[in-house]
Amino acid sequence: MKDALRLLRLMAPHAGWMALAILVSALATLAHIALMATSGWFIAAMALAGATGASVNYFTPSAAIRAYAVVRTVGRYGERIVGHEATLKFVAALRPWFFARLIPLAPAALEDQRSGDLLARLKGDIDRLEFAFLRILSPVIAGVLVLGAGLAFLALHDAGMAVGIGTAALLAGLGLPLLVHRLGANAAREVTAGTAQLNALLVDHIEGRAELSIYDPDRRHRTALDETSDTLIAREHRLAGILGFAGAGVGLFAQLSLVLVLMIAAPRVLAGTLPGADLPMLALLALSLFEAVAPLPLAFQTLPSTLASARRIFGLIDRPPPVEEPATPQPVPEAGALAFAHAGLTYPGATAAALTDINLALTPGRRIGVVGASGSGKSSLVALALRFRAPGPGEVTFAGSNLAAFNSDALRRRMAVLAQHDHLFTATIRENLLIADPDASQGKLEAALERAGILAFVAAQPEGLDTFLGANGAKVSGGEARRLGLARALLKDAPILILDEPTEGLDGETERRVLDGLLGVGRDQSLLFITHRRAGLDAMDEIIVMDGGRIVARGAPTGMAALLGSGTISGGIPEDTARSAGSGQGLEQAPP
Ligand SMILES: Nc1ncnc2c1ncn2[C@@H]1O[C@H](COP(=O)(O)OP(=O)(O)OP(=O)(O)O)[C@@H](O)[C@H]1O
Repeated sequence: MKDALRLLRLMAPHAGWMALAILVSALATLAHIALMATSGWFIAAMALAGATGASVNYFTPSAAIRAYAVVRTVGRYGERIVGHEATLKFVAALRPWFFARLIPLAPAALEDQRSGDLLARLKGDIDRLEFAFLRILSPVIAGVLVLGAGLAFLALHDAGMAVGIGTAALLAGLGLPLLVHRLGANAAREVTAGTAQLNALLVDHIEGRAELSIYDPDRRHRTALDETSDTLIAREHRLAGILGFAGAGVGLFAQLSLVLVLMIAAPRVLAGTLPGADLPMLALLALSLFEAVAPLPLAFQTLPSTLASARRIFGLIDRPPPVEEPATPQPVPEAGALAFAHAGLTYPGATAAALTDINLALTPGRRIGVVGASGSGKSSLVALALRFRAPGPGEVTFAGSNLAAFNSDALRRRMAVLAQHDHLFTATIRENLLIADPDASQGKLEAALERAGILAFVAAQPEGLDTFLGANGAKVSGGEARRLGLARALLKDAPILILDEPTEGLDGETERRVLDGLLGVGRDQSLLFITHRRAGLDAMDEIIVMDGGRIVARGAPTGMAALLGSGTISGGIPEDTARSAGSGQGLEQAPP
């Protein structure tokens, strides 16, 4: 009920169009009923007049029949035009509404969402909400209006007949739909959930096709996919069966109403209390009244799946945002120090802290290298710096102000980042780069590619910068993708540059070239350089060693040589080594 009311509130801005669509729909159905009833009366009246030789005015009824036919045709057309206009306006507003609420949740609050499921919510669930008006609200309200008018007309002729037909209409329009709802509610909800699950499995299946072909020769994943699909088809089959049964039920009640009219009206005609021509009029009126009842079983069948979709959408956007945006954000200074003061971080649901008591200051122009074992918290530092997560306890500041005082998007304008899992878009190299700087000239693009050590590769491609990268960069190697991501980060004019393992996947020689291009230039940016490797650390002003979410050692590169050795720092720094090396040249052991 809460979801239904919320859905109605979302429709409220389009109430004008919706009301018009319902009125036009009711008018078209009333015109149809009037056409049937008048035609029945007219044919019978003419026949009776012919048989008895009585004169009859046929101009008025034949003009009325023409008018009803025109209103019905135009009404049906208008019903679709206005109905779809109302629905499209609703859905067109719904998508940006949903998106605007989804974006602040990304990426942190959406980590547990499978991409296929997210896609299902974005597309299938939103699409299903359009049924809320077209299949549910509009036919129900129009049906009530038409039945009200039709029964009132019948009551003028015969109150008992109106009560009998009203009862039949109630059973067909409410009893049957409730039965349909009862029989099909579970199946309808399962169709909504099953569609999302099938989407998720399909996306997984396509994205993981290489892994599946290696690890799943027995096609277990494919079997699960087929089973989900079969279950979905079975549920839809059941729903179609229930709907067919309901459709037949409405037809049965319509025919019973016809019999009822004959049973009540025929004796009255014989008794002379009802004109003979009124009998077919009332019979056809009663029959066509069920036109307004026919869409109701579908409306009730659609209701649970529409509400399930609404619930899935509301459930997603009602998640608490990972960080609160300030009501009146402070302007973000052009430059300044990015500082962590006693900052900690515990991920929701985690038993242990990912970061504890982090203190560091990335002042303008300063370069800080961060090393540590896998899982020691390096990328979590980036999440705090970018305000994808909020620290707790402690604080992170930029130019002396807590990051919480800034609008997150405005803050991120001051940072260029190569993330650990940097995403290449399914687009050309140029389009991927221009995301960082839409106005970048050819020269600027090439300079960034050169600094990232990938210009020669791009230049060697037949289409150069306009080379298409394939799905998520599938057409380039891991090392090439990394350097393209690095070029994109370098393209952005931001005072802070954060690189999370920029040379991952590169051979020693390429790594050296990339680091020369990266670090061999002036210090117009401060740099947070996260790495597993020794290379590049000599150019840092300070090296921080992390272990278990804490800074266990820190110092100038001279002091790190003994500690880090050379080559890859694969396993991180064992704590006792860090402590014993703490007295080395320039290296201080961090406070526990
Ligand atoms: N979104 C998350 N939810 C819960 N726990 C997380 C999340 N991200 C990271 N962690 C956990 O936090 C800890 C630190 O992870 P983090 O990614 O910061 O390590 P890292 O040093 O960057 O590792 P690597 O070198 O392997 O990239 C790990 O124990 C990890 O499992």
